[in-house]
Amino acid sequence: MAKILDGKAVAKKMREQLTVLVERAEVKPTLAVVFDPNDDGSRLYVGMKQRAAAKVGIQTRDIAVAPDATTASIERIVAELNADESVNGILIQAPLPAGVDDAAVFAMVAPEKDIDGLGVTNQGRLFANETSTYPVAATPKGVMTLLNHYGIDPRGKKAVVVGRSQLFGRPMAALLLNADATVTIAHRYTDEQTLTALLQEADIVAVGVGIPGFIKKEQIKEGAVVLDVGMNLVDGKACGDVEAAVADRAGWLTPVPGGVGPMTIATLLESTFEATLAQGQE
Ligand SMILES: Nc1nc2c(c(=O)[nH]1)N[C@@H](CN(C=O)c1ccc(C(=O)N[C@@H](CCC(=O)O)C(=O)O)cc1)CN2
Repeated sequence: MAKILDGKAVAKKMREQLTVLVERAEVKPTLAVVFDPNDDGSRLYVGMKQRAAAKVGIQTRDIAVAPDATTASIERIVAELNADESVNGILIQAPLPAGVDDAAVFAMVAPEKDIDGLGVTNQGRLFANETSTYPVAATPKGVMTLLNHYGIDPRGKKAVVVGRSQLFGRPMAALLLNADATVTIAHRYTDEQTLTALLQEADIVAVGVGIPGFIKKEQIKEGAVVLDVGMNLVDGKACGDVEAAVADRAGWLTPVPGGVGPMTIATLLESTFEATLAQGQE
């Protein structure tokens, strides 16, 4: 039976440590969150982020965009937040309303306030494996913190990342590569036979495709580390992209809920604090 990578517990520890650091800091961080209030998931996650931020002493400013918002109108909001000295971090909650180019909006965020690391400057730093501190997307960064917490070193391991989004797949692959894993990215155009062959060889599998039960037990190597980044609702219950039976074969597994999700939020808060400190040193 797989051992559990307990994101809920590790995230709690991170938030406790952060509370002490924020209390001692001269500047209290302020995080602006731009989101679509008509998206049920975004409302839920923004609320979770807001409550978690308040508990560690980070102020949030929620900016709900209009249902008829366009890429240009949201870019104007971002430009104002970039210029606002009282804002330390800007988070663009995905997805934005239909028709808006999320990537163009991510790219507008000033690199020093881009706490989700989704703009091209910070993504470029990640892919160049720059050694300085810069923000990285919260979900994959949280996954790396979790692996590190449990002493799982990706060096020399075969890793397969399933999904190639800016929020998860691309930065996850870059982080694993930077940690010396041999990384393959699979995506919607990878045929099933190829995917299965890749997964059956993988020591580490990270999946975030938004399809419940997408990864099957038969596809997983005995003892593999399985990182389930999926967040789906089935009959009102949260579940991931990995079928339950994978727990019988994997060595380590992130549960859903209680795995990667809480790490995403704790990491976002950590990145907001780090960005605030870095701004003080400019
Ligand atoms: N700009 C961003 N947009 C989005 C991100 C992101 O990291 N940055 N990620 C996702 C959603 N997300 C955060 O925004 C997120 C999803 C889920 C959780 C979480 O803690 N889930 C709980 C279960 C919740 C439930 O029971 O319904 C868990 O896994 O334990 C946190 C954050 C999309 N957009």
